[in-house]
Amino acid sequence: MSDPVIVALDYPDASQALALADRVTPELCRMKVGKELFTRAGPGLVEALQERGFDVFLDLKYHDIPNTVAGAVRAAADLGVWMVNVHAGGGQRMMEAARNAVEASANRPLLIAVTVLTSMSDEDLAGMGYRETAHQRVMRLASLTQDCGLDGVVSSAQEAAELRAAHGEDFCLVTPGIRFAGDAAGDQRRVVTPRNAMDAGSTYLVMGRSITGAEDPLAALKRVHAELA
Ligand SMILES: O=c1ccn([C@@H]2O[C@H](COP(=O)(O)O)[C@@H](O)[C@H]2O)c(=O)[nH]1
Repeated sequence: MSDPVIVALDYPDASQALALADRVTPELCRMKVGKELFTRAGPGLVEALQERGFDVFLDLKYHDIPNTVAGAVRAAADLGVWMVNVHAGGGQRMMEAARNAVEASANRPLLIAVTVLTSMSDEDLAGMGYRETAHQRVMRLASLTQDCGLDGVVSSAQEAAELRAAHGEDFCLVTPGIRFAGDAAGDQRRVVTPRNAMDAGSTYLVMGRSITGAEDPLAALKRVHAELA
């Protein structure tokens, strides 16, 4: 099985991100570039990580009209990223446009859709006027995502067991909100430990602060692998 750990490089500049990348190896993890780092450092940073041998998940969570999202996904594919994502809330036509864009690209990245952010609770959804729990909404948006032909979803590992049972072994379950037991959840609301996430059926574990905020990120990454062994 390929390595399940994706490190979220949520840094304000390229030098800090590359300093972390230079302390770990592509055998131990893949790298996630999100909104803050990409807005600061751009495609050059993605290329610098690729030159070091890392698979890059470009986590820009596109959510716009179909034509705009298709163009953005095409641009991400041209960067040679390993994985790219959209918001499932953009709907069927948007997700199909994104899927068509990756299928037409020379370097087809994995295309996944965010269901319900792991920072959101049932109360948050109710406050936005939704009548579904986070769990119900994740399940519904995951079905829509699979029907649109995408490769998988982003959800909490709290939903992973039911998603795995409903969507089969090949559906990619990317789960942020991963914390070592006892770690502060911070702004996350649906958190799970690395071991429990894998046991529930996660394909990939996205880990940011538990690794990047550790005094020794390499030791923290090795701790994840020890927990999973
Ligand atoms: O539902 C989601 C989707 C994406 N994320 C991203 O994952 C990391 C998590 O960072 P931590 O420091 O481990 O909390 C971060 O980059 C988010 O943008 C998510 O948390 N939840």
